[in-house]
Amino acid sequence: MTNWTLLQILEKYPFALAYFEQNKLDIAGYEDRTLEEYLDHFSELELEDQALDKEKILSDFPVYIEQMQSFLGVEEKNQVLSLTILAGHDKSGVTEGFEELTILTSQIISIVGPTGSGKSRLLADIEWAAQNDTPTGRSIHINGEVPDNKWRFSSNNRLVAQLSQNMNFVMDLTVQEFLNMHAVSRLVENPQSIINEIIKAANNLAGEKFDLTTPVTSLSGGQSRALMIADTAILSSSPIVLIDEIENAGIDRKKALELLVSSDKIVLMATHDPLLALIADKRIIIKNGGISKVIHTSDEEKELLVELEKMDSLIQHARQELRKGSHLSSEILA
Ligand SMILES: Nc1ncnc2c1ncn2[C@@H]1O[C@H](COP(=O)(O)OP(=O)(O)OP(=O)(O)O)[C@@H](O)[C@H]1O
Repeated sequence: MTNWTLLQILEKYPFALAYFEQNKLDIAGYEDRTLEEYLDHFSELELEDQALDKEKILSDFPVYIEQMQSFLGVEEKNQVLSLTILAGHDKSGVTEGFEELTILTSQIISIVGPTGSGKSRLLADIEWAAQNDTPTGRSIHINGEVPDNKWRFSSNNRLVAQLSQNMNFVMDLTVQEFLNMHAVSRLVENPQSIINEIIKAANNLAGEKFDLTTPVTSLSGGQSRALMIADTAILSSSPIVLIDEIENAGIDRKKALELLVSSDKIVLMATHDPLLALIADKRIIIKNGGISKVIHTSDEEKELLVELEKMDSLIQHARQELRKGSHLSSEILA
C-alpha cells in the first residue's frame, strides 16, 4: 500500500478520507502522490506548526485501515500491512538501542553488522514471530498487534518466505513441473500464465537464460536463486520476505529487490554489500546481538549509491570479460 497513490487508496478504502480529515491533512491536489510523497511536501516548519509527526502518520495509517476494515466487517483475510519489532536485549543483557521499529509493505530494510553479531538471529525472531521467547527477548507485532497464532504455528499460512544462500533442489522435476506443483497447491486460477510470468521474471534476473524444460537440478546457483525470487514475488502468499545475503549470487540484485517490493512485500535482508545496504529505506545496525541503532538512508547516501552502482557495474563488466577469456585494458574505465 505504501506505493499506492492517494487516489488508489481512496478507491479501495473510501473510509481513509475520514483519517485524512481527522488529522487535518488536506490532500486535494495530491491525489496522484503516495502518502509519503504527500507528507514530504510539508516543510519542517509546517510540520511543526500543525503538530504533524510524519513517521507516526505513516506507521499509524495502515493500522487504521486494518482496524476500520475489521470494524466494517470487510477484513481481507491475512492481510499484513505492517511489521513491528519491539526491543529486547543484546548478548550481554543490555537493552537494545531502539524502542520499536515499524516496517510497512513495499519497504526494504537492510541489516548490517559484523560476522556473528546476530543478523541471522534477528531474521529468525521475525520468522517465528518471537514473543519474548527467544534468546534476544524481542517481540514481533503484525498490524500493530500480537500476531495470531495461525502465523506462528500453521504450516500453510506462512508469514515469512525465507530466501537463503543455498537453493539445492533434490527433486527430479523440470522448471515447468516445479512451478506447476506450486501453482496448483496455491489454487491459482490460470497456472500457465502465472508460470510464464515467473519464468520471464526469473530470466530477467539471471545472467544465463533458462526455460521451462530445464530440470531444476541442473540450474546454476544464480538461476535457481532467480527462480526462487520470482516464485516468491509472484506466487508466494507470504507477505514478509527475509533474505540472508544475496551477494555473489549471480543475479541482478537490484532488480530482484524491485520485483519483491513491487509485489507489496516487506523485505528484510542481512547484507555486507554497501549497494544493497543503501538501496534499503532504513538499515538496522547490529552489535553484540542487539540492534544498536536504526539509520534512515540519507539523501547523500542515495546520491552516493548512484556512484557506487557505476563502480559495481564496472567490476561486473570486468568479471564478465575475464570469464570470456578477454584481456582487460584501461579502456574499460572510459
Ligand atoms: N541478543 C542475543 N542474545 C543471546 N544470543 C544471541 C543474541 N543475538 C544473537 N545471538 C546468538 O549469537 C550467535 C551468532 O548470531 P548470528 O548467527 O545471528 O550472527 P550473524 O550476524 O548472522 O553472523 P554471520 O554474519 O556470520 O552470518 C547465534 O548463536 C545467535 O543465536
